[in-house]
Amino acid sequence: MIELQKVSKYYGQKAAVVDLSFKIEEGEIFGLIGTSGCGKTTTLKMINRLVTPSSGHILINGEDINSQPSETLRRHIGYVIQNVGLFPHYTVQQNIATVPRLLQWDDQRISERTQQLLRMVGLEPETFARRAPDELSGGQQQRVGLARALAADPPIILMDEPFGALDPITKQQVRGEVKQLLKNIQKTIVLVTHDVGEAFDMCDRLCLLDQGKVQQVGTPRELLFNPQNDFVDSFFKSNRLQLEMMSITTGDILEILQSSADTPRSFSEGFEGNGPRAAANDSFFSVFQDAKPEAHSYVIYDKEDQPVASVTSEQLLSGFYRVRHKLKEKQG
Ligand SMILES: Nc1ncnc2c1ncn2[C@@H]1O[C@H](COP(=O)(O)OP(=O)(O)OP(=O)(O)O)[C@@H](O)[C@H]1O
Repeated sequence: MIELQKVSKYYGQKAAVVDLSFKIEEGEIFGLIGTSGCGKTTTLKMINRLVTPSSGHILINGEDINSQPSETLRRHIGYVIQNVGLFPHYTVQQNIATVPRLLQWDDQRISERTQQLLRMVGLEPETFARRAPDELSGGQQQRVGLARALAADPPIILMDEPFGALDPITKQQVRGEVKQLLKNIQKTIVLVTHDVGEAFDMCDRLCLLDQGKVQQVGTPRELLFNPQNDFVDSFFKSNRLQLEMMSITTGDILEILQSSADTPRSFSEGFEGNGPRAAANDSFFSVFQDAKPEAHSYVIYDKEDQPVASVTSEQLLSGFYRVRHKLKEKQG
């Protein structure tokens, strides 16, 4: 849906990005990651024409982004940045209504949409709609920033370090909520982050940049277990185990356990276990992180939300190591 074709950007003699080519599919969350100064923000800003490429083409749905005025383009692309960039003299409601006003929606429609969005991002309209941005906490401002980006229902949302200014606890909470929200609204999202854990948590695919050049595009798991070069491999070194836990799901673990002698007790055999629930697409990390010390077994649910098997915590842990081993062997 978004396609970059040999896009380069030079500031004077200095290259910010060189020959970028990749496609971002409709409905996916696509992360741009890399070391500081590698060109993430420049790449994002070229998509909504805040920065003009020195060469190359950017297409959205097959059409060159230069084929329409930049204002028209930007109305179809939401933009969320660190520190939000809310207009300080506008109320929360007026901030959210910025693009709908430009689109000349009537007052009734704007008011309904604003209230709907505030509820969607977890802010009660009665309490928050008339406040000024500086009467909100950082996390609340971030939610308003997201509501503003979503206001005119754009198919694409660009997010530049959207959680960067939040403390770790608020960050985790807001990120969890936003992830849930994005799952339900099916947008194409391009997310810039320097937080690799965040990228693994949120993104379907990643593009890892170094010094303005693409090093690898792929799923988090592909980058982790099938790095295309030494840079990609070393980029994940410092938190590799955590990232492996994040990219291996309980479903993967169940599959490997079922194909071994240590088969977990299956619900189809009439066994009904109890214990905390884990969805097949939950990462091992999220299950492990929330694990209660007294939980000896977990009930794994499939995609249709049916319980499939009960797995002991020992089985879960040994299954994780086996999946990891298998993925590494493939790499070798
Ligand atoms: N307006 C500008 N004028 C000159 N150089 C610029 C400009 N904007 C960016 N650059 C340079 O282009 C390169 C890429 O910058 P960019 O902001 O895209 O990197 P980034 O990966 O987003 O970095 P960070 O993670 O530190 O925010 C850097 O070397 C930066 O100094």
